[in-house]
Amino acid sequence: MAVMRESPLAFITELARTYGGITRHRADGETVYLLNTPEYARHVLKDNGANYTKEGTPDDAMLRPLLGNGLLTSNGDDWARQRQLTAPAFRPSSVRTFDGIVTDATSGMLERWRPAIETGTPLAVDDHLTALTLGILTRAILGADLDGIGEGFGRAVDAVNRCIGHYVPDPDPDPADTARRFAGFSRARAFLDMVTRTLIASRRAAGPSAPGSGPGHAGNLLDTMMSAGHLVSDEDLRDQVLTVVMAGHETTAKSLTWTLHLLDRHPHEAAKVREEVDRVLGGRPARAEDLADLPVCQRAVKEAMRLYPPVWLISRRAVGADVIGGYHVEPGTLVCVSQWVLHRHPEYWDAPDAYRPDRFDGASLPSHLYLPFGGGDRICVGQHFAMLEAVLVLATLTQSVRLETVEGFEVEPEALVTLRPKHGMTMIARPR
Ligand code: HEM
Repeated sequence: MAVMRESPLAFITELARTYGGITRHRADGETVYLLNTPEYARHVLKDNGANYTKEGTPDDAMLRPLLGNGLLTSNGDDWARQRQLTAPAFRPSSVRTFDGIVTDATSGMLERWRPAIETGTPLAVDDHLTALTLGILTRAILGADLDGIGEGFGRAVDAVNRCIGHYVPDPDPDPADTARRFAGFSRARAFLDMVTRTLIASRRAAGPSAPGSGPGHAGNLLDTMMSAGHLVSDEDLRDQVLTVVMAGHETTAKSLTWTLHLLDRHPHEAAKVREEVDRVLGGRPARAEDLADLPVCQRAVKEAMRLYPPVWLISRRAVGADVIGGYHVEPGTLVCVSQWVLHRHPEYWDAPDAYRPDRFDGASLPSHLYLPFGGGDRICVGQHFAMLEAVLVLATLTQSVRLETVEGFEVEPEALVTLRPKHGMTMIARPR
């Protein structure tokens, strides 16, 4: 079990390679199935998805104390109602309107980088990207600029990530550290709670004609949900806002961090991205309409999410009995699908560990093999937002700088709630 805690990626890869399409092991006193074929993944996430719940999964235990009963954590009819309510704010046609927010915020970050760019000072790029995606998300989704409280909000989100991102083994090797992180979590939760409640109250006070809620304007989640009227309580809204903020920023930041790192390690691919960005944009800011003309950028991000899926494991519990690959799955059993395993499975991918964005050039993949955004009904509601944001940030950065990993810097994936570089990502931004 120690190897599972210390290197979960190596553990699940070994299980899949040694025992095949479905494996069974014991963890924390219970039986866990790991499904290692696209067919089995599809069965649990889509075809027989109704028989699988998030309730009582380890993710649920980690996230529910903060997120309450929002879209990510709810189940059954309650989830269906919430999904219906939130979906309009995340349609491709809705998220396109956020393009200016993305490119402005990225240009602002480049501006703040200017002294470091001029002096060649290394930057903690992953931290900067996390702050960037958090700022973009709060502005786009809440329709609010958190200017004054933005920094505190960022710190609170970070404290929460530090707590929910770390699994605490039993027995706990460092109870004092756990207690410190939990105290930080409680303070952060109270702060986030206060901020979201204040935003909701001011939105309610401003009424339906609040700036940003008019036709043709970039809509926002808060307005879309509030327009559902009395059906949505402040409690529901708070859960939803925090859910979207927590589910949406760290994941997108990690997809960008890994993309920038891989492009640095593959100069030929980076040159293709630069050529495309220069040719299509000619120095002007990128817009949502450009997305279709930036396939090389899109593929660079997609391939990075194949090799380093920000969400690397999905877990469910069986509601009723099921049979998968000849195994009888009892009600209540924990069943997992790992993007890390499926995305690098040698049976399905040529040179599975190589960064080759062109493999996404028109290729049709087996259903549920490539799952950066999950699958079935519970597929990521923010996927169009995430892709728009990642490609526009990549294009905007590419216009100004070339990011180089610092010589000798060790890059190692660490599987917490998201798959992140264990030592961060320190890079030097060279002017172009
Ligand atoms: C590259 C960025 C992202 C990745 C890799 C990602 C990945 C995922 C995955 C794998 C799931 C499904 C989890 C499961 O089935 O257990 C999911 C669900 C979800 N994501 Fe994302 N996500 C990203 C960006 C976003 C963004 C930008 C938002 C919001 C703005 C968002 C909001 C959500 C929500 C609310 C759910 C729950 C959906 C439901 O259960 O109906 N995500 N995401």
